[in-house]
Amino acid sequence: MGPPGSGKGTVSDRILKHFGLKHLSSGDLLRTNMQRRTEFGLIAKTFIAQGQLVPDDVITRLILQELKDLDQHPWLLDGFPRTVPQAEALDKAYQIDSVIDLNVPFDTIKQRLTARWIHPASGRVYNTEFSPPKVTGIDDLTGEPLVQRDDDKPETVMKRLKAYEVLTRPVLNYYRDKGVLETFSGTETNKIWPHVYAFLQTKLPDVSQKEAASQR
Ligand SMILES: Nc1nc2c(ncn2[C@@H]2O[C@H](COP(=O)(O)OP(=O)(O)O)[C@@H](O)[C@H]2O)c(=O)[nH]1
Ligand SMILES: Nc1ncnc2c1ncn2[C@@H]1O[C@H](COP(=O)(O)OP(=O)(O)O)[C@@H](O)[C@H]1O
Repeated sequence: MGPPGSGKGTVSDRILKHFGLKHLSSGDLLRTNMQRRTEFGLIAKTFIAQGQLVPDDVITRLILQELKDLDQHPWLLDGFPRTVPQAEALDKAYQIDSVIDLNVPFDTIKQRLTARWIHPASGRVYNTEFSPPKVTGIDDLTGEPLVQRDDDKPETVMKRLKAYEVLTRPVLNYYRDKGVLETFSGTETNKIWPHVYAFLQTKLPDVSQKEAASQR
């Protein structure tokens, strides 16, 4: 969990690399559905463009449907749940072991999101300052063009941060009360990551070949 732009996708990538979990990102899933113009995608589009959350029943159905396929593997959810009703629906279906909360100040986030570029087909994320592609505007692996997300416009970012305050912050209390919330605060992913890594090492074996936990 964490506000938009707090580094959920970036930290998720590192977690996958080290701990071999299956990853499900609600944002990536919604963007794939929008590109394919599925029923879910068409509903989601108007909400996302306005910086609003997609209705609980829509996103919950989508996520639970996907999780069925991952049933046999340990998984990492990124961007879901974002409201208390979503958290309650998830609890009915699965037991959540740990919730990682990235607590990054809003001022830091606003700067980051104007510099975010993505490769839509894979969900790969770049940042012109923090993690630039090898060639400006081009995905490292496919050579395809990068795009900026429509909802990363400054006015839409403000709406998303507001939605986070109102609807998502209560989810932190929900998990704190259950005793599974771990909060990591800071302004730089590279400083937050070693703490997340150390925490997860107490729960899961590191299956990566690499020794340096600080490397991407
Ligand atoms: N400047 C800076 N950018 C970062 C840092 N960590 C992540 N980013 C970038 O900030 C943007 C948001 O990160 P992302 O992982 O997509 O956040 P999410 O929206 O929570 O999934 C992306 O462009 C990242 O590359 C950091 O420590 N410093
Ligand atoms: N769990 C969710 N509930 C409702 N809407 C969601 C959820 N996850 C993603 N969305 C929608 O997709 C948009 C993009 O989500 P995401 O890619 O996770 O971006 P970010 O973390 O940068 O806000 C959100 O602004 C919201 O409209």
